[in-house]
Amino acid sequence: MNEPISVASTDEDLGCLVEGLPMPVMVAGSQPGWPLLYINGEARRLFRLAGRAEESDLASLIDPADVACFEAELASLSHDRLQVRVACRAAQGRPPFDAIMRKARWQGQDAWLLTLMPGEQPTCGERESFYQQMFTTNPAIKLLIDPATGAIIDANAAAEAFYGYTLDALKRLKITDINCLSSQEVRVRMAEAKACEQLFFEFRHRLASGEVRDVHVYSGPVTLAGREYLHSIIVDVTDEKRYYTRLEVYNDLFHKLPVGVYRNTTQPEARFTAANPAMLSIFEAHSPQALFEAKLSSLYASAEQLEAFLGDLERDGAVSRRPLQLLTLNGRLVHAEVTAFRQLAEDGTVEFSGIVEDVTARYAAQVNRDRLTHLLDASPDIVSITDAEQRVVYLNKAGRKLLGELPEALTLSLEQTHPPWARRIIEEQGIPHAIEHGYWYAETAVLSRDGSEVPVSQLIVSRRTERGELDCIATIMRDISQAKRYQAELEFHAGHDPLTGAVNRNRFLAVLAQERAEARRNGHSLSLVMFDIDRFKRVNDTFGHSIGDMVLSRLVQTCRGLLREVDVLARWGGEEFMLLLPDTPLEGGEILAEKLRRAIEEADFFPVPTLTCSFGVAELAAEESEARCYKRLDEALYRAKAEGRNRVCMAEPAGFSDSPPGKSR
Ligand SMILES: Nc1nc2c(ncn2[C@@H]2O[C@H](COP(=O)(O)OP(=O)(O)OP(=O)(O)O)[C@@H](O)[C@H]2O)c(=O)[nH]1
Repeated sequence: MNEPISVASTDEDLGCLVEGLPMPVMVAGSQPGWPLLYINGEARRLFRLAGRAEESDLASLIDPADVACFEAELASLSHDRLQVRVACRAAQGRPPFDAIMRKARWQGQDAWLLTLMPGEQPTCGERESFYQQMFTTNPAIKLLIDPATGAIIDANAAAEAFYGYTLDALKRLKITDINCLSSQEVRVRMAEAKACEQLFFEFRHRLASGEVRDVHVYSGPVTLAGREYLHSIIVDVTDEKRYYTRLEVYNDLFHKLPVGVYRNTTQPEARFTAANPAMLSIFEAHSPQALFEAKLSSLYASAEQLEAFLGDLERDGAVSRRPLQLLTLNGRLVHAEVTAFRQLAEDGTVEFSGIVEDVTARYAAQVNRDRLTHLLDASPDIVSITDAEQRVVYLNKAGRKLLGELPEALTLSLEQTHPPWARRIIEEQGIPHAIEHGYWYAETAVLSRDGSEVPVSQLIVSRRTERGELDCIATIMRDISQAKRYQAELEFHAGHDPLTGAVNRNRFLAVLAQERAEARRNGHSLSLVMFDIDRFKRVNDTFGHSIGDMVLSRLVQTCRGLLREVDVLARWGGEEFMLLLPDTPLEGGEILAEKLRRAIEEADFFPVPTLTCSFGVAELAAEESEARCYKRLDEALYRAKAEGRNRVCMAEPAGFSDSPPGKSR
């Protein structure tokens, strides 16, 4: 028998060496229970012991099943070295250790020096059949895998049911056929499991049906019939994972929802018991606690609203989007829409859950919109707003008055509102121009309810969103029928003689210039007739000036009845008139002048008994100046007067007279 070895507790270097050894080393006293005198770092880690050895003894660390055997071995010890196999209580699931025990001296007393080595895997038939029994009868899903090839060696009934393969089919598969990871990755995991580096894995396994399930796999090495396999327990966690994923989503939602979500109790008094961050923000609470401490009744701005709200909630059990005015913890007014419903808490008390939407900004916008609508409705202009799809979404009061109510479908189209010509301009020019340049202005027309056209000045303005997309097109239309009437009157007065309604000299000259150009282009002839009332001074002198005026006016009416639409009758001055006859040669002018002369002579100018006129007729030559033609006319008229009045005289042909224009009568 060898002498007991002496552990040099005083030798610091040696102490450090033992302390840091990568195998568990312990010194136990020889008295019953074997109190521990020293344990190194690895042993402390393995047995999960705190630093001080004195607090434990060896017996408490050994599996109770092994203690009796251990005691017997020690009692019958006839030499100083003993090797026993012990299962470590604290390291459950690990294979048993071989404890090599040697007698030793520790600080003057007899002791055992223990070094623990990982034991060999059980190979005895008894344990194997026990394992086999566990494997087949256990309701957990189990696979036995060859770590070298990944081949499925065996599977239990639960595995067959789970994967949807028969046992034979499973045995023809490799684990890489089932695992969604690449074969390479699966091999790495198998190596880790085999080396006990990692025993727990999260995988995705594909079933025979093609469905992929989330699984937790507990895999570790086992030795069966002398060969090492991986024994894997598979737990289907798909539903659990989905549940937790959903839970996470709900939790995330709760925290991130832009509306306040709450729960409140009513006992002993109404207070919030849960609130998300949006709730805290609405009520300006710096912490959930601050909000939970507030009495709910103090958060309502109006006692009547609170009473009505609680009454409805009591009666119906739920209230949906009720507009309420609330107060923040700082007393600020919040316009909110509150949804609440009643629930029974686990302890039987009544609880309420719900949502608070802060609509203060929307409320302010609504107030602004109402003000704007009020203003627009007060405007005499027609204001309409059309969305990007060109549906009319707003029509002010003036518009509704003129065009009728906006149809429910909001599809009041241009076809209904504008006459075809205006619609064409708006569609082809107005809208494209407004969309491109921001606005378009023109005079168009709308159809009134009775179908008549109402002239309008139309401004089309387009608005774009921040992203540059077309948002809407607004149209402002002003009824300009009155202005149009004034304008037409002004234009008439600017070009007509107010007494007789005949055009004035200015307008006559403008029309003459146009007609001459037209005649030149087409090679048509154009004649002028100048005529003058005979002895009109006598009319005035005899019957008075107003009868003279009446005669002038009736004379024009008499002439008009004999003229074509294109002929232009002008009051040249005083009692002198000029007629423009487009597309008329000299002979035609003479015939018309004679017709007029006779008609005037025969017309009734009561109280003036008879009225006659003298006429001069000329054809305006293509290159002749107008002044020269007037002179020829003037001369012809002079001759008519000179020859006794009430007659038609033809002007000398153009080119005969070269003298400048002037009154020759
Ligand atoms: N009532 C009235 N008289 C006018 C108007 N314009 C011109 N007269 C008158 O017309 C008359 C023209 O007279 P005269 O130029 O002498 O010619 P006449 O009396 O018609 O004689 P003859 O032309 O030679 O036949 C004048 O008395 C003018 O005052 C008008 O707007 N109203």
